[in-house]
This record gives sequence, structure tokens and C-alpha cells, in this order.
Amino acid sequence: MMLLSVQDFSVGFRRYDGLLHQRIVLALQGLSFGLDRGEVLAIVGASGAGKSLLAHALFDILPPNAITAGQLLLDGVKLERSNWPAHRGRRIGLVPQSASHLDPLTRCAKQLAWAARRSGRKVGKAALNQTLARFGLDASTAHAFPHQLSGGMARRLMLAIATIGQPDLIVADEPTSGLDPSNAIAVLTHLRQLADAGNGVLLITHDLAQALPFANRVAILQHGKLVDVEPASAFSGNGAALQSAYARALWHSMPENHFSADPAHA
Ligand SMILES: Nc1ncnc2c1ncn2[C@@H]1O[C@H](COP(=O)(O)OP(=O)(O)OP(=O)(O)O)[C@@H](O)[C@H]1O
Ligand code: NI
Repeated sequence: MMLLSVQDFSVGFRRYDGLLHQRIVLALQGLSFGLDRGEVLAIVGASGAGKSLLAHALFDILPPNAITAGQLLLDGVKLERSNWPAHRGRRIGLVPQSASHLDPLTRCAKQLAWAARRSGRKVGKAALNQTLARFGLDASTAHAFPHQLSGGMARRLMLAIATIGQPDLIVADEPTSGLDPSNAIAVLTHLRQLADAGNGVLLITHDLAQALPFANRVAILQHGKLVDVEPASAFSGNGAALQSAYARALWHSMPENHFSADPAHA
């Protein structure tokens, strides 16, 4: 059974044209895909494609004016308003894109301890410190308030908060943004390890090149639609193994591929 199954899932927003006339604008349109345990599925797409909306839908934190259709299933059980609170932090961990998800008035260590408690697992002081250390955070960071952290430190704190409860599904929305290359690789390596340990990771990113070595499959989101899902291994050579023209164009457009300089593909 799939860990996560997204079935014909859509998110829309009401727009008012004039006083009485309203229409629904779809920001995610009929998404269907699955995510297995042991798998890192990268979701790539341009800004505004709907990546964060998908992450927020999986954590039930969509804006109140959003309307959804279709289904989200975790181990075959439908995610619903009634069972989400039991899943959040315990079965699903979210690394949000924005540090605004942190509580500005609470010291970092306390927010991490809250996350540990929410997970329902026994997390001792040693495990708390271990988690901080794993993401390169020390005692002084732990004592700080979120506004005292750099962007990269806040990102690493959000990673610690999302993973401390050992959730089965980790949804990481741009988890490496603002991190220097070595911290970025450390974070992606850790997410890969979590998948190898039997969890599922949804890795949301606009950076296909950075995600490829860590992903099993790549889903391409464009204007709210899933245009293609490809095995990560297909992004190699001249891209002949890629199924869609869109994926090939994406692959060929990556500067590191230098296609125009290759006489075989000129
Ligand atoms: N509260 C809202 N009301 C109306 N439209 C919204 C709302 N929130 C998001 N949208 C729309 O949904 C679309 C997708 O937004 P989303 O944040 O998911 O993009 P993204 O792929 O995460 O982009 P980025 O890479 O910049 O983070 C955007 O076009 C945005 O305008
Ligand atoms: Ni986003």
C-alpha cells in the first residue's frame, strides 16, 4: 500500500467578478500521484506553480478561502479534518517554506520541545540536543527567539521541528533555500537517509539539479497541473529516456548540460 496517495486533487479560490458574479480559479488541478515508503519524490516547478499549496494541503493549513476537491490518503486512510490533528507531527512532518510558520514569541528550544510532545513520542533531553546538533544548531541558537536567527538557521530549526517526531511522511518545501552548499547537501543527505529508513519524503524544490542525486522520481508541476512524473535516472545523457517533451526541455535547459556545445545534439 502506498504511504501517500493523492487522487484527483484540486485546490481553487473564489474570485469575485463584480458584485454578484463569482468564479472559482483552480490553483491545483486534478493532481494524482503516489509516494512509497523508501522514496524521495521531488516536486519541481516554477514559482507560482502550486508547490506550496500542495504542501499546505497535506498539512491541512490551506488558507481559509481555499476550496478543495479529490482525496489525500495516508496508508489508504482518507485525510480529513477529524484525523489531521492526530497525524500532524506524528505521521506527517512539514518543513514550511516560510519562517513565518515559527512562533515569534517562543524560544527555539521550546518550539522544538512542543513539536516533540505533539508527536506523542517519548523524546528526552538528549534526543532534543541530538536533533539540534544534526542540523548544526547549538545551545545558544536553542535559547534564541526566531527573529534572532539567520534565514539558514531558521530553515534548519524548521527541519528539526518537522523531523523530531519521526513522522512517516516528510513534506519539505524548499528545505535548502538560504543554505550554503555544504549545509544544503547535509540536509538533502539527511532526507535521503530518512527515506532509506522506510519513510516517504516529498521534496519540493525549484532546483532540479540539486534534487536529482537524492530523488527516486521527479514530478513536474506547471500552472497547477502535474505534467509529468519521471524516474530521476531518466535525467541523464541527452535525456532520451525522458517520456515527455516538457521534461526533456527542462533537462536540456539546465546550464550544466551545455547541449548547444555538444556536436552530437547540435
Ligand atoms: N490565499 C490565496 N488566495 C488566492 N490565491 C492564492 C492564495 N494562495 C496562493 N494562491 C495562488 O496559488 C498559486 C500557487 O501558489 P504557491 O505558493 O503554491 O506557489 P509555489 O509553486 O509554491 O511558488 P514558489 O516557488 O514561489 O514558492 C499562485 O498563483 C497564488 O497566486
Ligand atoms: Ni512555494
